[in-house]
Amino acid sequence: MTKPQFPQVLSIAGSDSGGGAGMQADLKTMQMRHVFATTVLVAITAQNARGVQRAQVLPPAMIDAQFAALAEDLQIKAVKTGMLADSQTVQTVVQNLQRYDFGPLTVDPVMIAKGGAPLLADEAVATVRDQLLPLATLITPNLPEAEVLTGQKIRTEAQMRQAAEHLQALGAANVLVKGGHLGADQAAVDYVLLANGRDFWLTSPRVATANTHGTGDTISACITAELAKGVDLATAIRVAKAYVTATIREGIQVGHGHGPLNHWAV
Ligand SMILES: Nc1ncnc2c1ncn2[C@@H]1O[C@H](COP(=O)(O)OP(=O)(O)OP(=O)(O)O)[C@@H](O)[C@H]1O
Ligand SMILES: Cc1ncc(COP(=O)(O)O)c(N)n1
Repeated sequence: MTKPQFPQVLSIAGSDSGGGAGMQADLKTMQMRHVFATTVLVAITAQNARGVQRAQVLPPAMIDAQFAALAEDLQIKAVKTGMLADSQTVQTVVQNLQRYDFGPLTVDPVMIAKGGAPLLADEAVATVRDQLLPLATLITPNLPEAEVLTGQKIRTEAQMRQAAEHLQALGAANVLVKGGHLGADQAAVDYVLLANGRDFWLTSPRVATANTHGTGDTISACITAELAKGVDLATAIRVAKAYVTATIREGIQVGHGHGPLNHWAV
């Protein structure tokens, strides 16, 4: 009897010991979306819903070895990046993404945790912008990340559109600017600009909750999972927005502070 097969996907990210964000959020999301998740771990954080206590980056040779192990045996259909820590790590990841064909690349340019801890060194911003961004099928910055990458202030929907155009000019094929950081009185509005010039807005009611740890990881992991199944990008983004909205709306209570999402939500 033939055994069931699932598309294989890859999360390149840091570990969140608290289980809410980072690689753990990616794994939970990918499992829920019925793809087979693999990982390249680049950093370890001691973290909970209250914040990040400590972080340690893995040596480049260990990162290379994880990529080589996957390339030798698996058939990765789509890949995403999350926390990349520093410039050397970004460069190591870029080299490996150029070496192996792992399918469409979603770049979540993670910079600062919800609690305020830096997850990307300042010196690495230019490396992300100049070396990683041009490889991206899709880049998914939140507003502060889009501001850092473009050098533009983003407070309005018109500025979200301008930032997306700027990110495309920097080399990202498609752009999703996430509006989770817009004011508490505003809806959760995201803007999508596709490679073919088409664009659209995704709007959902803002849920009044502190439990939004890992929303960015979850939406980008869900997009990656859908792309691995062969779903077109615009549909993958819509599906992922609906999924992340459900994980926030049907929230659970774990820990204190910025608690994690309900990845079981459908
Ligand atoms: N309170 C909320 N209610 C509903 N949707 C939200 C809320 N907060 C964020 N979102 C949505 O969640 C998704 C992630 O956006 P956000 O801007 O929070 O990303 P992020 O800051 O990268 O997330 P994180 O850093 O927590 O991983 C977007 O679709 C956004 O609109
Ligand atoms: C290892 C790791 N990766 C990513 C995030 C971003 O998630 P958030 O902004 O919700 O804290 C995080 N906190 N930790």
